[in-house]
Amino acid sequence: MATRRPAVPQPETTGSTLGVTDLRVSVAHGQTAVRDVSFDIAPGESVGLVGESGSGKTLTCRAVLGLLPGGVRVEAGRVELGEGPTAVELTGAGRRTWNQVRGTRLAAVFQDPASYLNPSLTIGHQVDEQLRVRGGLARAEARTRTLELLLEVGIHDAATVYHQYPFQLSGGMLQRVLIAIAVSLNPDLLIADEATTALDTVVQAEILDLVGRLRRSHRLSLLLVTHDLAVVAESCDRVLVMYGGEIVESGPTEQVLNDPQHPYTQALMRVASIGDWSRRTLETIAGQPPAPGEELPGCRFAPRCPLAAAECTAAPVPVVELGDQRAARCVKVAVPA
Ligand SMILES: Nc1ncnc2c1ncn2[C@@H]1O[C@H](COP(=O)(O)OP(=O)(O)OP(=O)(O)O)[C@@H](O)[C@H]1O
Repeated sequence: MATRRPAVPQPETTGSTLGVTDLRVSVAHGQTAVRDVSFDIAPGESVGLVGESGSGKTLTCRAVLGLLPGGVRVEAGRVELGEGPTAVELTGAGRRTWNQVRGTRLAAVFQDPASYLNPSLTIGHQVDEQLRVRGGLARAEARTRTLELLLEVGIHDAATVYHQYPFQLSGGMLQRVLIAIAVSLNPDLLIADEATTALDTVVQAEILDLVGRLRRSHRLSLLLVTHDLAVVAESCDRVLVMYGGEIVESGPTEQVLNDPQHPYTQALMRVASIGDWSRRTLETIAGQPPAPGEELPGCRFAPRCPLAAAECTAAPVPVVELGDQRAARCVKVAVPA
């Protein structure tokens, strides 16, 4: 069983690596799938985005990365990378801007590493290529740096793996290679979208450990997307809980997990495997989430909420700021005096 560790390091408290404001994303036929999502990530901070399948986590990430599938659109909102003179507005950015920021300021790893590697090229070739084409390194320098990176991501026999093809490596090894490519140009922000979900529990813990180490050595900010609160507990300073396309609760991980304010977070906690890595088959919360585009008069969780009352469905529920960086979208939370 893996050892549990607190999320480290402590982030700087000022500055912004990523600012997302009132992001609204629509899918086919204009149905809204992500609703007015706002959050910030500070330099060096790791933020978990958690929620059930279909809650809008991946679309939020892909909107940030400019990688939305066809027919899916950002309808409103701002996505800003960095701040001050080097800030870049990403919503509506052109190809030139994306070429400047992808890999160098913003990088991502996803659930299925094999599909992001070319099966007919060696691992070394593919890491080298990123360093030569995007990083401007000469061939020999790129090779040296690739071997260093492979070692850094925990591939001990880097010289052998350099000459291997993707089909010769396990899922965990492929994810390490993808992480090496992601951090190779020292981005400010790494987005990991269910990057450990397909791996067995031991490898999952190793990869989370690796990402934590790279955060420190590369001074990375991290947006970690998962449906599993146990992963957030392990790796994140702060957590954003998503339900039905909205962020329904946010705050420092320890406080949210110890004292969840929103009934949806409370339900997620009841079915989470925190403290028990062997219990990986999650139970589910009874009922179905709203479909994209489904407009409800009030709280989107009300139809499944054991505490729902008339006031919950009377009008849209605003986010209530609770102090200490905490907020929840629930009419029943106590507003601080
Ligand atoms: N290309 C698409 N076309 C139509 N609907 C989509 C598309 N992509 C996502 N959706 C819908 O938008 C909603 C949000 O999807 P999203 O993939 O962001 O959820 P998620 O929280 O990441 O779920 P999962 O954990 O299963 O990946 C879902 O209802 C999904 O079916």
